Amino acid sequence: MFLRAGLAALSPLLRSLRPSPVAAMSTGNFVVSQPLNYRGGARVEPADASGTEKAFEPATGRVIATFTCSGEKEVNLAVQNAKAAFKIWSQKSGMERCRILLEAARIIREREDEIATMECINNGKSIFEARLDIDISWQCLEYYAGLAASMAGEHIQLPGGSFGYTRREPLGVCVGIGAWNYPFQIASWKSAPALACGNAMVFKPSPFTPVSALLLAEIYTEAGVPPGLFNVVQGGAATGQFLCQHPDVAKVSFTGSVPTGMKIMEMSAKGIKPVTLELGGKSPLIIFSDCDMNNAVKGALMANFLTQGQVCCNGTRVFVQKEILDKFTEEVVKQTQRIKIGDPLLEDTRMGPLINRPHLERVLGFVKVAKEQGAKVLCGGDIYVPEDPKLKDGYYMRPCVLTNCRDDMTCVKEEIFGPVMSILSFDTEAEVLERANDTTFGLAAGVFTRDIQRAHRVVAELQAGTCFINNYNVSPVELPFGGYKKSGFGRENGRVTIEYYSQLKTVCVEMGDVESAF
Ligand SMILES: NC(=O)c1ccc[n+]([C@@H]2O[C@H](COP(=O)([O-])OP(=O)(O)OC[C@H]3O[C@@H](n4cnc5c(N)ncnc54)[C@H](O)[C@@H]3O)[C@@H](O)[C@H]2O)c1
Ligand SMILES: O=CCc1c[nH]cn1
Repeated sequence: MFLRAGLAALSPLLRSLRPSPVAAMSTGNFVVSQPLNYRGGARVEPADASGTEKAFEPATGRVIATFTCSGEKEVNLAVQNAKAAFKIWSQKSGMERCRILLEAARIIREREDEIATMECINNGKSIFEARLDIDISWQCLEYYAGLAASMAGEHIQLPGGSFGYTRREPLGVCVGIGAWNYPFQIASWKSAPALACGNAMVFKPSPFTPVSALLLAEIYTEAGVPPGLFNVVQGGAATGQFLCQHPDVAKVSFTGSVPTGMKIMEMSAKGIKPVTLELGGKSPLIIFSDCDMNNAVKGALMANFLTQGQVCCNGTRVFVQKEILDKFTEEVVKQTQRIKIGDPLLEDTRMGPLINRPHLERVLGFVKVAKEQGAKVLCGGDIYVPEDPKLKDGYYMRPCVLTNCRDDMTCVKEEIFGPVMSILSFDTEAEVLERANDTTFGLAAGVFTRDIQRAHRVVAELQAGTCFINNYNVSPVELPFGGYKKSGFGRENGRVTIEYYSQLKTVCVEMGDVESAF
């Protein structure tokens, strides 16, 4: 204990003597040279394979890693390592877990630039946004570190001096399966509450973004978790299935699309495993004519264009009250056209490339269909080629604003997952509520109005798990996040997530004699 504290105190000095990893990383020159699986507290090559994958740098279209997808044997090894670490970790007190998670949060904070740079290179989001993602990640670890120490059961008095009590116990080995849009943050949102509750985790990132989860794994080890507590296996659907079907896995927490979520739920049902499903959305943003126009316009951009529009909770159906439709639309278009697109590692870039070529083509396809169905493109919706020659093979498009939209159009009904905002007009509160709720999704919703009664009345009627009043897409870790309807169930962040990573044991204590029926 003393030795660890001593080394921790020295570590800023030791780190300052290492060459800065960030200085060496820039767009067009990063390649992954180390193994991308993490097991037993170290990077390892997988013991077997279920195919190979390539990871790209979206800014340039370059391959940055070719890696082996883990087969059944490797998945089993990761789960067995997690089981062994669980035995040690689950015996620690909440305060002991708290200290280690706080140390991990501190290291993330200290290495923020390096992690954000890596995220930016592998995902394509701007460095400005990537830093915010990493901020939210260490805050998440701090938050659950704080809760670790205060997790407790209840004491219940029973007749005759007898009593009962409850114990909040961990589940065991939890699996996390992530999407590609927030790689480091998703790994943090899943692992922080899982570890705080005393569980171990095997995490599988999206094969498009395999890189940054390894940094989290190394940081947990450096902070002092037992080897094997947080493991990373790489791969796609096959690897994910081995994880979900593994008999020693106690819980699956999934972030991704609705179709994959359905498969995860089916597999988990066979093993009676609890699941958390964070799925897609097609969220409404309602702008009333009495709004603060400046804020509403900023809110609409926040609701549509972060991470190149590849955000699950985006408010892509923007309902604007008729009286302000023209003024609002004009201002939104003006500000959308000002968004600086380009090299995501440049400080002033606010929109980088989309995740890959097929996804870019899919998003452009949605714009094409929207036009065919009668929507009008007010700006963007086409490929963007940056001037810098090294970016010419990147996956850039200009952010798009559509008007003349109707509720039955494909662009209004389906999740596009790209920088495409559909503007719709409405007359009355009752009408817009009915239209806003007319979707099978229910992840998020937003309302802009100065009328405080209307704001609360409207959010009470919206069928969505996360609602914003006079802002959009802010995600403080203290607040639970998750969906209604086909957008999933269970929650991430907030106190309630403890319930999704723990189970309650009831202990009944007799203080008298047994009153037997026999
Ligand atoms: N609600 C949220 O918090 C949230 C956050 C981010 C993204 N998303 C959603 O994620 C989607 C985009 O992400 P995506 O394209 O990576 O989703 P996806 O469903 O294609 O993949 C998600 C993950 O599931 C894995 N996977 C795929 N098939 C599997 C199978 N049969 N068994 C087990 N694992 C399998 C993938 O390899 C990946 O790691 C969008 O719909 C978006 O809205 C939701
Ligand atoms: O993409 C959806 C929201 C989110 C951000 N981090 C994890 N989920």
